[in-house]
Amino acid sequence: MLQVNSLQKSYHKQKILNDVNLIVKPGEVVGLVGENGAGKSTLLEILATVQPQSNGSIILDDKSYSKEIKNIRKLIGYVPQEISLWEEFTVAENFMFFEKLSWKRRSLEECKQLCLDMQLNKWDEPVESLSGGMKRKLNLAISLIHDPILILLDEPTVGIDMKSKEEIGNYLVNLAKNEGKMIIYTSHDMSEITSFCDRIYCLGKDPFYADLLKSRGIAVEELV
Ligand SMILES: Nc1ncnc2c1ncn2[C@@H]1O[C@H](COP(=O)(O)OP(=O)(O)OP(=O)(O)O)[C@@H](O)[C@H]1O
Repeated sequence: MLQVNSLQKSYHKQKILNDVNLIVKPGEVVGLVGENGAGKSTLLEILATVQPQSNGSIILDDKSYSKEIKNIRKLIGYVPQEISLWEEFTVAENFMFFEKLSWKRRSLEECKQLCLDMQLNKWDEPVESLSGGMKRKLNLAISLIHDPILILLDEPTVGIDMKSKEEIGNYLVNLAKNEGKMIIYTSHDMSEITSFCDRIYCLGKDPFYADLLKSRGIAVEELV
């Protein structure tokens, strides 16, 4: 389980996250929505240990972020908004590189299967020849090499066509339901968020997203 208690984050004197309380249980897919600048990426970066919170506590699988950061990192798969791949190398070479950095050993066959699970059949193609959507799928597949229990995805489906969005959404739901993964992802696509997420959290001061979801009869929890 992931437990976020009274989390605060300020950049210089600007308060971005005020008092965030969040619980995610194994098997849950949780959506994070909110206006541009609401703090969605900041929250994911803190959960991914890329940057520290200003205040508050985070506990993952009974381990405290403040005490066991090395062990915590082994449990997290994080895909930031920016695609980070070796463009001039093939999909296979990218997997070989990232597998070497991974906490867990995976055979090439297993890596290839991760790609196929994502409907990405470009094993021997250079990454620079892939479309933007295919690169996003590859980034996501690479983040799963070490079999994380918490998967954090920052707008993973931007630029992805509708069919691929559906495939990725179903894949994530299956990962959560069949393997007990906890998944948190941000998106500005309301139909995607409402179809794939068990729960939706709304960040930021602008009530637009929360009101929109409530007007469609969708339960939403507000974070500040
Ligand atoms: N390193 C930083 N230093 C100072 N301010 C920052 C930094 N990173 C983000 N911010 C500010 O924090 C606020 C939240 O940014 P963040 O990227 O978390 O929002 P977001 O909800 O993910 O937005 P978007 O939907 O546009 O991706 C913004 O006002 C942003 O300018």
